Amino acid sequence: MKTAENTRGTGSDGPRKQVLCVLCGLPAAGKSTFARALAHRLRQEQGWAVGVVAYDDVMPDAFLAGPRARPAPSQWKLLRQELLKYLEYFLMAVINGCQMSVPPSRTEAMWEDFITCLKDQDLIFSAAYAAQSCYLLTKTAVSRPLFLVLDDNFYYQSMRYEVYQLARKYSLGFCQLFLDCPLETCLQRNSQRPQALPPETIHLMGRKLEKPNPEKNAWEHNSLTIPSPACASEASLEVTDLLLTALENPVKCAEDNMEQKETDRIICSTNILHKADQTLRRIVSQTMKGAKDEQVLPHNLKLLAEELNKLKAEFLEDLKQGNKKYLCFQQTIDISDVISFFHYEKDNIVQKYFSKQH
Ligand SMILES: Nc1ncnc2c1ncn2[C@@H]1O[C@H](COP(=O)(O)OP(=O)(O)OP(=O)(O)O)[C@@H](O)[C@H]1O
Repeated sequence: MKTAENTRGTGSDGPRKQVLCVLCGLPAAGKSTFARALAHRLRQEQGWAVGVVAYDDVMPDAFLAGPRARPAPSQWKLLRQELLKYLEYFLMAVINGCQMSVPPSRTEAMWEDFITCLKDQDLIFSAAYAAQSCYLLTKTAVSRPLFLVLDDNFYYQSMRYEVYQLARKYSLGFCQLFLDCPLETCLQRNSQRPQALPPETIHLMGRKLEKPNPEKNAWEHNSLTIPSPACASEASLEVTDLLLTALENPVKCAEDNMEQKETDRIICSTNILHKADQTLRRIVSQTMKGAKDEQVLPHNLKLLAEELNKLKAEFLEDLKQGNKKYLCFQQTIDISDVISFFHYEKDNIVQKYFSKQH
């Protein structure tokens, strides 16, 4: 086994570098098609190691049994975070030049699919080692710049931010590709798929989608919008430039001044709590008004109000408790993250009640 020093190539080769690249866009925008073509081109033209992690392929089959078989929203969020944890295990192995260990707690089906995904792309292989099987990195994974392309909708900026935080934790490159495809085109492409999503899901996501906004979020500055259905290869030079920029400019780990951060956090939290309370209240009342306009049945309206108020109370309680949920990756609380998380959970609840109408 190579030592971490050797694998990172701190000799004449310079350190190996890794980039996390987030694909975002509506369902059927063409992300997976684009990701496959991109990976092929980068391997051929640049000789880079590329791993495409398609969330649809890695999430447990049980959840993909049918277009309407959706896990609870909080479960999706946990699964997404769990998948990022798996990626972290892989990245740690690459960075330290050691074998990939198995997370002690895991969703077995998802872990197996993740392993298959890496094996199929020649990034790891199984080996019998001291009578135990373990996962070793292939030469490809450790000898070249590595690009991991995360293929999911990533429609909220908070979802993409989780990936950015992972990049920051390990000083990796980070970039985003937004496939900007008109809603009508997505609906039409989706309708021709064997396992089409309900069109209302695409409409809903179209309303919720938060495009990368580098003007507002400094961390999104490495982003590129690719108009679709224009042929993706037209953007190939720009994409390569973006990836090279990300490769050469890894995210810097913010300076750790824990004491100051804690003081700032306490000062902030009182204001944040007040602001969050007002905003969540407003969102709940607007949502209830929308539900009435949609003529959700009175019994369901009552249940919806109960669920939304419970959700609001949970969010505020989380914030009061030092907001561990939001601080687990970042050191300051960003109110827009809290609101985005709330919208995400709320929309999933709402969808449940709206679909009961039909
Ligand atoms: N540039 C394109 N022109 C025409 N059709 C395309 C194009 N890109 C993808 N498609 C077709 O659109 C459909 C959806 O593509 P794809 O699976 O790549 O989308 P996606 O964004 O990954 O979807 P999802 O998010 O639901 O997984 C497929 O049938 C694919 O063949």
